[in-house]
Amino acid sequence: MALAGVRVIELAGLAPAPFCGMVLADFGARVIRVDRTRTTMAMDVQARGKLSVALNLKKPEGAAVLRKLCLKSDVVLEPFRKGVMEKLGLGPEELLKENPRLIYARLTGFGQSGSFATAAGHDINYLAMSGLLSKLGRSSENPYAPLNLVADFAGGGLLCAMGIVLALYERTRSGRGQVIDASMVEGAAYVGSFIWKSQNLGLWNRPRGHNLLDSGAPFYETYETADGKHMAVGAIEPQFYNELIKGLGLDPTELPLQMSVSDWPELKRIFTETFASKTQAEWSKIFDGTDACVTPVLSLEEVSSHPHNRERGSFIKDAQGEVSPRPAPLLSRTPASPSSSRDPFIGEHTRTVLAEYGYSSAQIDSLLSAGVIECKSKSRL
Ligand SMILES: C[C@H](CCC[C@@H](C)[C@H]1CC[C@H]2[C@@H]3[C@H](O)C[C@@H]4C[C@H](O)CC[C@]4(C)[C@H]3C[C@H](O)[C@]12C)C(=O)SCCNC(=O)CCNC(=O)[C@H](O)C(C)(C)COP(=O)(O)OP(=O)(O)OC[C@H]1O[C@@H](n2cnc3c(N)ncnc32)[C@H](O)[C@@H]1OP(=O)(O)O
Repeated sequence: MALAGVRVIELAGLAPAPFCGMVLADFGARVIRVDRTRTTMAMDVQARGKLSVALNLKKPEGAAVLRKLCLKSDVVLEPFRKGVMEKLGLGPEELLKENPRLIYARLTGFGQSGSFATAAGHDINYLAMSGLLSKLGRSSENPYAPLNLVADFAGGGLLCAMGIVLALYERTRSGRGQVIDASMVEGAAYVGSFIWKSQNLGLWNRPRGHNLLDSGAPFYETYETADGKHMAVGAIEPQFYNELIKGLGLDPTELPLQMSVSDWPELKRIFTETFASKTQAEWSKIFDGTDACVTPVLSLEEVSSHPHNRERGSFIKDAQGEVSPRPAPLLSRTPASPSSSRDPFIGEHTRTVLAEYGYSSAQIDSLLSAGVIECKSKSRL
């Protein structure tokens, strides 16, 4: 796999960093997640392919163990507030001095500088600070955050993974590591660059919820079907819009013009009424295979059995029977190969990993009895 041989130390955090670690593991990196001791349940539900070491970083011996792990690793990924790692004596200054090839990824909400740098926050806060949240949501409602997808995952974990891969690639020339300051505010905004860059196209000059792509346009919208499901319509271009009208069985001569913005509410009313007359399966039969840009809104339970997704194997089932998306993108020669084993228990691999990184059995036992590490297994939970 593309990242085979890359060794990552992921410090356990909430959603974004675990996603970043999972992406790296899916594409072949060896990801060792460092969990807190005296913790029963892992917060990481994106743990496939990872190993778990339970280590108390607040004990000096624990910090020393982490330094030793980073000495022989390529990447350290930390998900904490600015300054936390420095307080532990594990900041970039220390770790890069000991291992100049180390890539030190810092995934935060607000970045390593600025007045908000030490403030707590979650996806919705970062999305709000990015400017994008002001553009999201229907006109009759408050701005709406699409789950925690944009800041946590797209602008956070995924861009952080990209930063790590960029730094690994650069290191092949320079031989040197560097610090990645991954701010979710900036990552979300960067993912949304199109919104800034298209300001002069007239795409966003009406109030939120009245524009082409933000639920204003009737031909870029979702509609309820007779059986309470929904269809998604994205027929923007005239040739696709004509296919939509044809599939709906409407007479274009009796409709307002597609781009007559003042008629969009009336057009949306007509589409709403029409889509309500048939079931989702009936509309799919009409639109599947056409260029009308109309697709069924599938549930998480339905996606893997939809013919298109099934033919591609877009969703995978692990050894526990859990369905989830397969890694993307699909590389032709070195595709990802996500682990199908169960997620690790906290501390499950402490002994194995420490031995691999040069600790003797006696040293491990001593760290264990001092409460610096924990070695757990299923049988002892
Ligand atoms: C929208 C998302 C949030 C999604 C949250 C979901 C993932 C979770 C929501 C509900 C959870 C489930 C529920 O609680 C029920 C179960 C409970 C069970 O215990 C676990 C399983 C559950 C199913 C549980 C599972 C999941 O957790 C849920 C579903 C987001 O937006 S997430 C993005 C958040 N923001 C960031 O990541 C930006 C950067 N980070 C931060 O800004 C801060 O970390 C943050 C997030 C504000 C938290 O601040 P906090 O004060 O708590 O921490 P820090 O200031 O970062 O300091 C960390 C301290 O911890 C010490 N430490 C770390 N590792 C170790 C170690 N190995 N040993 C010892 N000590 C350690 C570190 O030294 C720091 O100590 P100090 O504070 O003293 O310096």
